[in-house]
Amino acid sequence: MSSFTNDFSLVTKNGQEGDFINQRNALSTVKRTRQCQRRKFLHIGPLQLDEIHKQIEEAESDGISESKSPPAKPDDANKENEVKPISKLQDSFDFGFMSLNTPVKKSEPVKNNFATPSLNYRPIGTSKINRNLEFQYVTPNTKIPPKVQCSVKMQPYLRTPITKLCTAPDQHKVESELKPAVQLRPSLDPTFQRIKVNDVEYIILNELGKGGSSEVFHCYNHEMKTHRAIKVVSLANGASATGFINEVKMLKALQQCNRIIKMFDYEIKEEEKILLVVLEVGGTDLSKILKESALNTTHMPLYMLLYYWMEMLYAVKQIHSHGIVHSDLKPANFLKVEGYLKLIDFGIASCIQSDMTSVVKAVPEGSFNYISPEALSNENSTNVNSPSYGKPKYKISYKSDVWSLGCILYQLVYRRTPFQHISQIWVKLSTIVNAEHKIEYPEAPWVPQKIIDTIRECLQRDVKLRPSVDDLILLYENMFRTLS
Ligand SMILES: Nc1ncnc2c1ncn2[C@@H]1O[C@H](COP(=O)(O)OP(=O)(O)OP(=O)(O)O)[C@@H](O)[C@H]1O
Repeated sequence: MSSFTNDFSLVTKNGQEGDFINQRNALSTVKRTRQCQRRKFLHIGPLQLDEIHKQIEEAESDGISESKSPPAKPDDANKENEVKPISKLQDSFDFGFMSLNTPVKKSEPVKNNFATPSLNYRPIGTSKINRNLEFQYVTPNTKIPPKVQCSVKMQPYLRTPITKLCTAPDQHKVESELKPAVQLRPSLDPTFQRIKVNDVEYIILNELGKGGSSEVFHCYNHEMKTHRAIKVVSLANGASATGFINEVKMLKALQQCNRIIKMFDYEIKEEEKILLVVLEVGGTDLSKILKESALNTTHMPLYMLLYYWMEMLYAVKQIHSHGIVHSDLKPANFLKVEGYLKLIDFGIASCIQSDMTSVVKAVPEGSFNYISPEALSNENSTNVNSPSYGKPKYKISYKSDVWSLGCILYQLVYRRTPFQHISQIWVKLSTIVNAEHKIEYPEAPWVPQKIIDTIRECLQRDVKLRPSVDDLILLYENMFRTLS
């Protein structure tokens, strides 16, 4: 079954990520660059260029192409063909809007001015871009006969053929429904990428983020009129596949918690080796907030610091009270959703049974800047019958999450994590476990001493000495109340 379908058409181009082509001039661009097309465009699908040119000429001779537009001045023409950047969407989510920089020239009718954002797909889970797989879609001029369509190269995990699905009347409907929430560019016949989860179809609006082996898209279902985030996870790598399936199980178990991202649906597509998870849409994650705040000349205001701290504590309390240790807490795993911080990633979380205080797990995948010392104290499995015999193991408990929270609080105050300045990974890891090593606490007059004391308590290498999340909530609720 096809999970992604598409009816983008006309030309493909080796473009830069985040660029798009002014659609209004797609026809004229093709015409002008006819001489160099074979060199410039990477791939044209089953319909040959000659056939496309024939169709374009037919459209032009009908008097419905760009020949009706007033002749453009040479400068204007260059400007119009300029590749322009798409605005960063991340910022706009805080306001619930998606701003799209549609280049609209005032003197011309809006109906011909639209461009589809470039979707530079590449195999997920790989950091290197394979240039041959990049392509850029240009939505066709509405007047081009519909048979001028061509297929495009597909990302390896999208194995099913691209087919035409969206019709112009459909599109009008979708657009009018989306307008209040999302400003789509005005268009008569834009075309969308679609994704299906358990036979429910969603239009992909844009990419929200990327993980180690996943991509998250902002999607819209126009029958239910709902916005969703769909996480597309590659299950090609056996080890991480287990982690993601574990994550879905955890999310399912935590659906009653208001500080955990809501999951609406999921589907494992075995043939395509992908997992699709339908989630509520969030805004910015805490790592992006921290990066932006690090650019400011002033420190994060105290009320904001306390707000993020309390939000993290509430979220972690919810998982701990369900017997779950996250074990990979880091700012990127906290997402801002309607004013709350919610936990989004449970890839390596573990359940602790009520009669146990810790669990032993395989080597961590989480970020080393937030990892607790006990998580790095290897204990090789000695059980010869165990499949993990001989492999390094580590012991985690609820207090491992407290250490990670301490690292995040440290970062909220000092704009870096306690071990971030150590660049060599093995030096960093041995410093984290080294009881002799004293963590630096530079003077921080912009926060109360209590906050620095809290960090010190959380970052104690002796697990038993660290406070629990409940202790921390008690300590801070009062301080937060007096400020708000
Ligand atoms: N529901 C959502 N709404 C909005 N953005 C999201 C949502 N889920 C994830 N994101 C964005 O996508 C990014 C990657 O998502 P996520 O952390 O779930 O992927 P991952 O593959 O599990 O990551 P990692 O490799 O760090 O474990 C997040 O940091 C966040 O910015």
